[in-house]
Amino acid sequence: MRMLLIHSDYLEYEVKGKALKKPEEIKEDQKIGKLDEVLAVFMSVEKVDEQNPDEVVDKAIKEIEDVASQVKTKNIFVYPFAHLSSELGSPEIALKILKKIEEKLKEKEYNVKRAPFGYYKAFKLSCKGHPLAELSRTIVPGEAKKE
Ligand SMILES: NCC(=O)N[C@H]1[C@@H](O)[C@H](n2cnc3c(N)ncnc32)O[C@@H]1CO
Repeated sequence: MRMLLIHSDYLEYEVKGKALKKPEEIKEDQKIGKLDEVLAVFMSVEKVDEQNPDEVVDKAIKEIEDVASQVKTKNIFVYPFAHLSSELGSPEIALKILKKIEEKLKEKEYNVKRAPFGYYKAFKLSCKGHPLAELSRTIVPGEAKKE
């Protein structure tokens, strides 16, 4: 999994259209979303993650918690973003992984929003520009077999 983490004054999105034949089903009120004072986490789930999705979820949570505590925010935006890797995992598994990340962060008392999966979305972001405001992380399952 590839993650781009941006500490931002806000992130707002608006769904513009379907990017998959069968995108995630969403309610009307999910077509736009916004969080202020947020750690936006753009995530590309990769093929290698399919070897151990649960481990990837746990590793991603650890990285997100680490950065969130350093930038002192409890607001997290989980954002599916298929542009950080040329080895994308299947949409089915990617959605499962992102939903699990959202669920586990909520269990840990974070204020979490997840942008809809499988759509083209307009978004606005206001990066804070401090030294930890732009970070990237790469996560692979421990026993990832080298192809
Ligand atoms: N910017 C708009 C967009 O990226 N849209 C993407 C994601 O929402 C989602 N998606 C599909 N596969 C993946 C994956 N492996 N990891 C993350 N998201 C995925 O499906 C859309 C088309 O690829």
